[in-house]
Amino acid sequence: MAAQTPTHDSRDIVRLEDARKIYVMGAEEVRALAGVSISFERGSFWAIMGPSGSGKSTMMNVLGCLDRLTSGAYYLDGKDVSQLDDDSLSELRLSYLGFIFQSFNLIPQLTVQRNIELPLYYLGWDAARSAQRAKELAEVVGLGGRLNHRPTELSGGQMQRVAIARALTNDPQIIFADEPTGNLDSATGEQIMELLDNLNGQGKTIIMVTHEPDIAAHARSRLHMMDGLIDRIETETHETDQPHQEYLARR
Ligand SMILES: Nc1ncnc2c1ncn2[C@@H]1O[C@H](COP(=O)(O)OP(=O)(O)OP(=O)(O)O)[C@@H](O)[C@H]1O
Repeated sequence: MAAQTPTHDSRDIVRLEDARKIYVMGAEEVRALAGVSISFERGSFWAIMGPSGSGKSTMMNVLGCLDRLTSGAYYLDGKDVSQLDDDSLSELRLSYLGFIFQSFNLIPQLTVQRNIELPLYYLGWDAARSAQRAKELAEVVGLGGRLNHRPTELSGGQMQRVAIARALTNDPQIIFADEPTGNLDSATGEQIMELLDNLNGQGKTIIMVTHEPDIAAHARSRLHMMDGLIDRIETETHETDQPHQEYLARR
């Protein structure tokens, strides 16, 4: 990775500077991100909100190292990752980031245990150690008794718990959650959010895209997007929110 920037605030785990993502569609340019500058503090919990087409997924994909900016800079834990190639980005995702999706993205042919273990296989862990880790994480998400089940034998909430366990295998610094309760009824969704609340309480940074105000209320900060820009930010007052307040003051 590139050298650390001199202006980096070590509390920031994520920082975008004039981030732009432009899609060229024939003669037309779509500015999915139109110049976004923002920092997220380590251990924070953010909800990214906004109408359809406002740039939420684009923002999430860039922050999750699934896509690259057209211009601007992205500092992940102080290191500029905006120019990294595909292999380096995938290595970063595997070792540093966790992902939870609306559709769970489990492999139907694999048991709960094998689904949870999958990232560890790519990280080169041996079978015994991976199995142990998968068992521990299944316990953490309340699925210790379901290790040999397949996804089709689970409820939606249980499938999302498996996906959360899988996202935790590499002990990620940041968990990205894309509409994590979108396919769940509200009671089950609340249970999943409690799990995310607990993980945030243990120090994990969580960045979540959601349309639902009740779900967004679990986050300590809410970023509203509009036309590829930050429309407004709501943040709960807390002494560690200083950088966000400073950001607001600078706008
Ligand atoms: N691969 C792509 N090629 C061209 N345009 C794209 C591409 N991906 C996104 N866009 C455009 O960029 C803009 C932002 O899209 P994005 O998916 O980030 O919005 P969103 O806020 O996540 O929307 P939704 O809530 O509907 O998922 C939209 O105008 C979209 O049409």
